[in-house]
Amino acid sequence: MQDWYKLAREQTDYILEAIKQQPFIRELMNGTLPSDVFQFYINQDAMYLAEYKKVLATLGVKCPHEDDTQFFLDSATGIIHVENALHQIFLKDNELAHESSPTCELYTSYLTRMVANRSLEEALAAVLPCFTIYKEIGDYILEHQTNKADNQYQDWIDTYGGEEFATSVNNAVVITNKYAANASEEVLQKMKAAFVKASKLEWMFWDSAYTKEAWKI
Ligand SMILES: Cc1ncc(CN)c(N)n1
Repeated sequence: MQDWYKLAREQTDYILEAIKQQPFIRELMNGTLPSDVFQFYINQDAMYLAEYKKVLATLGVKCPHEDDTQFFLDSATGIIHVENALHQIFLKDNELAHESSPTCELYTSYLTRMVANRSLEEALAAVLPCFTIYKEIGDYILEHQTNKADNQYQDWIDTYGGEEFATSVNNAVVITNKYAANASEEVLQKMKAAFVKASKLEWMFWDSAYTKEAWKI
């Protein structure tokens, strides 16, 4: 298995293309996304990241190589630090909601379960779309938008399209490829399933923000 991510990326291209077509992404790119929808998203994302930070720290501790441990622990503090700063800009004086949406709950519970109960390789694959999909969407928007000077969401776009995030994403891919290179066929199948599911959950997260998803009862 030379480059596991390249293959996983190809096999999930349809999900990435579907994300690019989501109204949330199109309106974010145009700057026309209603601010209540964006607020809902930022609120849910703050709750998502509070759990994701623990997932990354646990994953780091599971890695046998200390450089990999260091990377995930740095990501847990560093990336989350940057994203919290973003939330400060966009949340402003608004109250933080305290109840996770069903999709937010599903995604964080899924990642927590993968890291707690599954192999290191599967957990790495489950966590990776959170890095790679945001990078691809950030780059896509930067490349296609025509309103950089006056898009109210530009700080968000620049965070994920920027160089700093690219370095971090690249490290996560390199680490995942390294463990995949020694994985059995059975583990590789499970890694693929985890990467696909987490990619679908990324699609669902934006969809649930756009509809301001509520609990049915
Ligand atoms: C749901 C979600 N997925 C990914 C990211 C980018 N780390 C994020 N902020 N939120």
